[in-house]
Amino acid sequence: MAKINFGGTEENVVTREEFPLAKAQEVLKDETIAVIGYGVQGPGQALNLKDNGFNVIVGQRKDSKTWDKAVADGWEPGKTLFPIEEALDKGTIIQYLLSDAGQIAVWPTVEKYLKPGKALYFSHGFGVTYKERTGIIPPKDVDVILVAPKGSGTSLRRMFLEGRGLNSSYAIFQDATGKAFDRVVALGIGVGSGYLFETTFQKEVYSDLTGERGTLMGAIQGIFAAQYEVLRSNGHSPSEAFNETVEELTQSLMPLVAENGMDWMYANCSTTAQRGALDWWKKFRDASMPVFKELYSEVAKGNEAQRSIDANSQSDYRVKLEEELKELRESEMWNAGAAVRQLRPENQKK
Ligand SMILES: NC(=O)c1ccc[n+]([C@@H]2O[C@H](COP(=O)([O-])OP(=O)(O)OC[C@H]3O[C@@H](n4cnc5c(N)ncnc54)[C@H](O)[C@@H]3O)[C@@H](O)[C@H]2O)c1
Ligand SMILES: CC(C)(O)[C@@H](O)C(=O)O
Ligand SMILES: [Mg+2]
Ligand SMILES: [Mg+2]
Repeated sequence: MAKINFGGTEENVVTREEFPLAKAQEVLKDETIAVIGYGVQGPGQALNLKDNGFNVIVGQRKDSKTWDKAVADGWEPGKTLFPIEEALDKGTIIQYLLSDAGQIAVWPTVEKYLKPGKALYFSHGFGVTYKERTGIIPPKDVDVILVAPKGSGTSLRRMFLEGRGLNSSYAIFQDATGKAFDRVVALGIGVGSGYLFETTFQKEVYSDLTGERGTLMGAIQGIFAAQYEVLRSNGHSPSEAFNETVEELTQSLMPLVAENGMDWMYANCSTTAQRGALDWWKKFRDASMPVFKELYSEVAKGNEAQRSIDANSQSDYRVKLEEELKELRESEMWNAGAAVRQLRPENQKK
């Protein structure tokens, strides 16, 4: 295992060089990997594993849209695609990739098939960490492991097909067989991770819930909405407000940050912009700090998990979600965004 210095702190990291695909295939050669659930992570992980040469089957509710999606992706009913219980029975490694609320509902079924020596794999620390709320308490004689890709399952698959890799964290909650480390790392490499960094189930879920509510999804939309509104209320046009708030960020500046860091992006902007950004970023940090502190505390207390469980366990969850997404999509800002996207030269009809 490599020790990598991340800004002054040494951490355990597993790279593809030290744990190549051939080694992962050797570790898992006698295993049947049952991917349970075919939503967002399910397809990404299952298809990458299959293309990487592993013995993988999919378990999914029959007569559902996602069953049809699995068939369309090449999984064969009765050969590599099964109803959930059948896949649970066949799998020696159970990749539990139902939605986090779905995992609670189906847990009594999963438990029945966790024979000694099997491995139970998660891509989130949610179920195990919040066990008082989820009831997910694995038996002592199975390995309990985690590989959490740090990005959408859609990106996991796309980056794999481009020959790239999404970073994942890995954790071992329980090593019943003595093989948990090799199993978890082999699976991490198999699903297409660029490299794997070490965590725990609890650290993974606390950081993940904070990140998606914060800078990755919640906070970014909040900051976009605030700036857009201020520009619009001061007489700027929608196209100007959207370009100055979102389009320039995603198309021009963030790719520079991704390539070489924030200082390099700043260095490639005007001295006027540099002066302003260097003066203002700390004000934004200080203004948002109390919100981030509140967010982390809500996550650590389990209140955020409970809110997700309550909302996502409702039978009309998808309908309500679609209404909320529609509201966002149909807001002036994102309508302006749709027009701006269409005007990108690469999106213009030839
Ligand atoms: N979405 C992502 O890109 C992403 C990224 C990292 C980690 N994760 C984690 O991976 C896991 C899977 O997430 P996802 O977003 O792919 O899930 P999802 O919401 O897309 O749902 C996955 C599957 O669960 C099934 N399902 C839901 N409730 C069910 C029930 N009661 N009975 C039977 N099937 C049911 C759905 O049909 C679907 O096929 C979660 O633990 C999530 O936190 C997701
Ligand atoms: C893709 C994310 C936001 O990183 C993941 O954590 C999720 O829950 O979908
Ligand atoms: Mg998440
Ligand atoms: Mg995440």
